[in-house]
Amino acid sequence: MKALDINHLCYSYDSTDVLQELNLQIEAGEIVCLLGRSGCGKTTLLKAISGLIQPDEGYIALHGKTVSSSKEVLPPENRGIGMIFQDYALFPHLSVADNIAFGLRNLSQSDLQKRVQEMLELVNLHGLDKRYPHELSGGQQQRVAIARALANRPNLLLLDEPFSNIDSQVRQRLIREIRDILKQQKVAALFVTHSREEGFAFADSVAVMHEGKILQRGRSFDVYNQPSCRFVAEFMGAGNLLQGKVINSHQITTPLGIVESSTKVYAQPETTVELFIRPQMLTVEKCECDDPADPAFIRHQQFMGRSLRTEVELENKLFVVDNVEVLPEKTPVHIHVKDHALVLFNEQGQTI
Ligand SMILES: Nc1ncnc2c1ncn2[C@@H]1O[C@H](COP(=O)(O)OP(=O)(O)OP(=O)(O)O)[C@@H](O)[C@H]1O
Repeated sequence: MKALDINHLCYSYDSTDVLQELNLQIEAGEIVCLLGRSGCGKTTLLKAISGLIQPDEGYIALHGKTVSSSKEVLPPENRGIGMIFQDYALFPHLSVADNIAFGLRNLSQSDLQKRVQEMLELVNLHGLDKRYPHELSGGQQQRVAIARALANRPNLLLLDEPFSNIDSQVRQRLIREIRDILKQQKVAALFVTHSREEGFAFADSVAVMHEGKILQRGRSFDVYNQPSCRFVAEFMGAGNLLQGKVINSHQITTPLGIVESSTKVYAQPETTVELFIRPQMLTVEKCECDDPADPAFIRHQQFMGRSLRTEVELENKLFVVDNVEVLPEKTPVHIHVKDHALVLFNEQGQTI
């Protein structure tokens, strides 16, 4: 049974359509990351799932039970949803233990203490139960928030930018740790972030949202490498757009010469297409002589750690290439395309 099942959800603020026929499903125990530009409707979707707003059309079901539709809305407190926010939202006047115990009802005093201790162990904060939020680091405060949310054994956890306020040095470790906790507890979660890297590290799959719709949903690796359209391709990371003309089922003429695809091209010969090539799928090779027939040259290089983000100019167009060799500006180069499954768009920007 699906932990979350959203079907054809529509919601408008006054006359502005914010959620438009939105569909999203999350399996039991699955962690999904919702990625999208500012204003695409992520917060509105979280509000709809948590029961703070009522949809105009469509429905939301949690573990098979409809909780929101245009006819009914189960109150937020009866949905069994845990929420984790960017600012931790802990009660400053309550100790760590009391923060965790806050939402636990119907438990005897001894069961309550047992559950709080269990949660403290789970999030690795054993011994800090008497501290107050201001006596903890950001990462520790977020762990308390996780412990508080999980103490209620939620059906679904919603996380809204939970790592944005965490120091970047601790962030990667915390993301991994919290992911492991959710997996251990088999809790399904929907995680909202602006950071693709956080999404890749934390979630099992990503859902790319744009103008109130989910454009593509899948494993990060697949969405990154096989985007459904130009918007998703560009949103998932940098790439080069090139005009091309199909020669046959594996070859395309482009400004970089004839490019081969390792997979079949589903377009008729002579069709005009747009290619999308990631920077790491291009290489540059230094030309030993100034060859006027190959006028590509280095415009700029930026050290990124593992590689150099290199801008190469070819016939007044800039290409972005990830390479490892330091090349001075104006060095003449050849650009090569590595053998891979090419991503091609039609005139409407949809993947062919
Ligand atoms: N209470 C409101 N009344 C009217 N319009 C609203 C209201 N809340 C949000 N909106 C509009 O709805 C759209 C979606 O907003 P929402 O907050 O869901 O976006 P978001 O994807 O969460 O953005 P961000 O990433 O910046 O938080 C925006 O155009 C916003 O201006």
